[in-house]
Amino acid sequence: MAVSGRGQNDQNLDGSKLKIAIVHARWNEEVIDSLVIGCINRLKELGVKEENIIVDTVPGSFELPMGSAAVAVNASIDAVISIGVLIKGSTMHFEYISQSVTNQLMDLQFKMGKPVIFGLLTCLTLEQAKLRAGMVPGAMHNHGVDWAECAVEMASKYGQDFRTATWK
Ligand SMILES: Nc1c(NC[C@H](O)[C@H](O)[C@H](O)CO)[nH]c(=O)[nH]c1=O
Ligand SMILES: CC(=O)[C@@H](O)COP(=O)(O)O
Repeated sequence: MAVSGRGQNDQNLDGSKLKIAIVHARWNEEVIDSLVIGCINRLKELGVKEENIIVDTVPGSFELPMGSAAVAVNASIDAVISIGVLIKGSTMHFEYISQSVTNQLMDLQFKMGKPVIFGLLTCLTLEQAKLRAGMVPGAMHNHGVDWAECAVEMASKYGQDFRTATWK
């Protein structure tokens, strides 16, 4: 049960000037809700104003790239956090969605020139998902918190000025 985390932040995370979008799937909503609440609460702790946290939903994780792209085109959005929970069933459906969504979300940030945070849990069991969503007291933590910190760091470091300067 390894959660090494991304280590210490290398700068003060200040979200006070940022506008962050969360696009989340609705499948496995109990886990999704815990991840999204953890993410929103951490964004607020980092200074992101409530009115600058935009939340949108899509049916399932397969729709995350489309939903995230539709939000990312808005120039005022500094970063998109895409959240989904895939739980392995008895067919290869899980594998095909996991890989395709991962690839598309990675590509999206370069197409849009802004951070798209990978908030897709690809779990073999519901228990694995709950552990990573902070739903088991005293065990592991809520990855939604990590994704909020990642969004603020990346948007702060690679914000509009960086994009304007280097993505011509
Ligand atoms: N099984 C899970 C799904 N499946 C639904 C797909 O994501 C998609 O919405 C459908 O195939 C229509 O295009 N989605 C999840 O987010 N999590 C799952 O465990
Ligand atoms: C991730 C999925 O799509 C999966 O939960 C669907 O279950 P199954 O593979 O049994 O159809």
